[in-house]
Amino acid sequence: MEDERNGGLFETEVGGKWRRAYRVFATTVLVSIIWIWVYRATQAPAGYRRWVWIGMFAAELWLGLYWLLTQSVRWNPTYRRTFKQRLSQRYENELPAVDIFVCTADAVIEPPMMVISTVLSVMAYDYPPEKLAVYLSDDGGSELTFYALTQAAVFSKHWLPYCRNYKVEPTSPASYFKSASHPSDSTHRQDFTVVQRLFEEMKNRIENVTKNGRVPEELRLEHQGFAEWDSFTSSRDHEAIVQILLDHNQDTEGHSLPKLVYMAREKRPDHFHNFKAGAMNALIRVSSVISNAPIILNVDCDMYSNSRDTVRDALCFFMDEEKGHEIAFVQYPQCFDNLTKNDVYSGCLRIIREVDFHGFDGLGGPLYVGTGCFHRREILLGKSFGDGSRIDWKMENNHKETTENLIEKSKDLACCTYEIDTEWGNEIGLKYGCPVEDVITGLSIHCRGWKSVFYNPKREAFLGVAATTVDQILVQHKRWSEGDLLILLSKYSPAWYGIGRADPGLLMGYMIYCLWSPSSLPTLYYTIVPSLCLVNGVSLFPLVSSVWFIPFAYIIVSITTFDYLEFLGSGGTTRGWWNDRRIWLYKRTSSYLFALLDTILGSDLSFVISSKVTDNDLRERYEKEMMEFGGSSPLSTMVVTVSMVNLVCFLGFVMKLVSMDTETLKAYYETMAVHIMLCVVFVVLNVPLYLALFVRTDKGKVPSSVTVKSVSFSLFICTLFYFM
Ligand SMILES: O=c1ccn([C@@H]2O[C@H](COP(=O)(O)OP(=O)(O)O[C@H]3O[C@H](CO)[C@@H](O)[C@H](O)[C@H]3O)[C@@H](O)[C@H]2O)c(=O)[nH]1
Ligand SMILES: [Mn+2]
Repeated sequence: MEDERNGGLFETEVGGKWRRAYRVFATTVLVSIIWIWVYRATQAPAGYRRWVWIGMFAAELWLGLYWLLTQSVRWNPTYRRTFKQRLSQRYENELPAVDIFVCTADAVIEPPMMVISTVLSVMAYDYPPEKLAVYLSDDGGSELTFYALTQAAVFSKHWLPYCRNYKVEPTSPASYFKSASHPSDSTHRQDFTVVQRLFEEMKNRIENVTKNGRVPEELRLEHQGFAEWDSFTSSRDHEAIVQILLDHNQDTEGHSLPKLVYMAREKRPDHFHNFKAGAMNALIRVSSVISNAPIILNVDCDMYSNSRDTVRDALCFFMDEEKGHEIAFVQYPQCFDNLTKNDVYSGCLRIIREVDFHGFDGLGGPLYVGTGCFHRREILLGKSFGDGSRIDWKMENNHKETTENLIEKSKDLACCTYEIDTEWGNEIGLKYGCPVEDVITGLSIHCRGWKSVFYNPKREAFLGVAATTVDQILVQHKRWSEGDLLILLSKYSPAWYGIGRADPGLLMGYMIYCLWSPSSLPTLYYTIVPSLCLVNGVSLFPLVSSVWFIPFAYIIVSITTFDYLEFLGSGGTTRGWWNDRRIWLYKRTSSYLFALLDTILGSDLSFVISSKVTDNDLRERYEKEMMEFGGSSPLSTMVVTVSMVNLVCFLGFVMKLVSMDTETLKAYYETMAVHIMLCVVFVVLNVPLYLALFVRTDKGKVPSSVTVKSVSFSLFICTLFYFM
């Protein structure tokens, strides 16, 4: 039994049952890594092989040190549990207000119907609605999205009571009606039918309008807010729009509804808008005059709420009497509702969620990763940890003004000149200048002395849309790895700025992500050079019979086994692990490499928004777990080229094999075992890609332009190396 009167609002468990055993294992791996370094340092051959050898040494040095960094998050895994009973017993009447920000930016790849389902889902939390305010920031400035939101405002009057009465989960109507079966209880069934009909009608209206691409005149008359679009030129050139759609109006049962606000900040072609960070900062300001809640939750427009308890869970951390005052933000994991069983694109981020972030939590707290994160408003505004860090939960909003005044004021706060000559984007609010505004902002908060908490409840708190093509996943990871590398080079670098300001273990953890992109080089070297050497018989590894072989064999076997077990232990499947390894390779040799090049060349900051729509044709293949290679970006060309180099080397090796007698074969194996293994593994890993290159005929196959380029590149590389 929970003792409700005593004890904290949350509990922390450090360790996990395997921690001791893991530490012993990690030590053996470290010994082997050093052993390999010694081998490289002392056994270098002469001649041109020396250079190839030095390359191997450099790669192994890097990968070994990188492995050391990854130990930080495996050292002290930490798990949290909350006591919502206690929260409500002690504080039910003093619960703080919460502002919820939903961000959208493009009505085409983020369909309005999806956006409002997310909005409705977060309106329906099990939380006093008069304390909730939901803001939709629309960087697309789309009247289609606005129209959808007006419809959602009306529908919420039915949806929220329904969710409350039947404790519905998930509270996203789109997701609920997709999977819910007709309830057996008869009143519930009646209500279900009514609400479902209202939902379908709304959906039809919205989808019709979206399909036509404009809101018809007669519908525009339904809401005076459409007048804002009269002066509208384009999504990149328009005035600030702020509309309060619900001001704690009543639902059909007379209960209050949350506030609901639409905001499209001003956009002008000659003002850089700083992507999501800019939107968040405008939201922070606009909400400060409208509701000014001390707690802020932010979600991306696809990340609907899947659990009614999330707000209360988060508050258990912030309001804990003993530790609450040190916690700046509570991050929930990013989970997805469109994953297939074996997760072909490894979109689930399984190890990040089940291993890395629990590790971070033991070191001072997880990174801020954008969506699914609760913040304390004053800390986002730049407050440092110190004496005054006990929070004033009643932080009243003293703007008792008319709605017109409020809206005028808000528009000023959302105009693009507002931030000129201010500290916004620098000392105040989310940081600018980095494609991962979230991570850099979280880091600066950690460096100001705050902690954060990772809460990973059994029932996922938020569910979003994961990538469904190779190109999408590569582009997303390019943005992430480029952003993380920029953090390393930024003012807030964990490699220098952070030292002395944050826990060294935590900084090591940050470094894992910051070094994603440079890690592409050693990985690329390892994926192609040993395979190339296989053909001309140049050995870069010790003889199978020598003692030097031991650390290589040990590392290969033990790390692979460990990786596999860790993946299964985190809830993955065997094929899921294999898919994860493939995507790992693709990200490392392509996304991360291009991120590195872009950073070195200093390309302009960009933010390619992830598409959240799939057409039926694609969805069918996705559900069959066929990889989608349809793109022709340099990113996928790179992936195909690397896989082709391995295939060509493998074929060259097979041809060589055929002409060998048993004696030569034995000697060859003795010297080339590791090369053979690496090449074979890469080839087997790439089988789905080869099928997409040479066998498949559907739209997901590799486009012929990419095939031509990649095949020629790879033949060129192999020939060049062969004659070297
Ligand atoms: O100019 C922009 C661009 C994007 N967004 C919104 O930002 C969110 C994230 O964009 P998405 O394309 O879905 O990127 P992801 O890679 O899936 O997002 C992760 O990574 C981003 C940083 O790269 C963070 O901003 C996100 O919160 C985090 O979920 C979406 O809601 C967008 O609508 C804006 O509001 N304005
Ligand atoms: Mn996203």
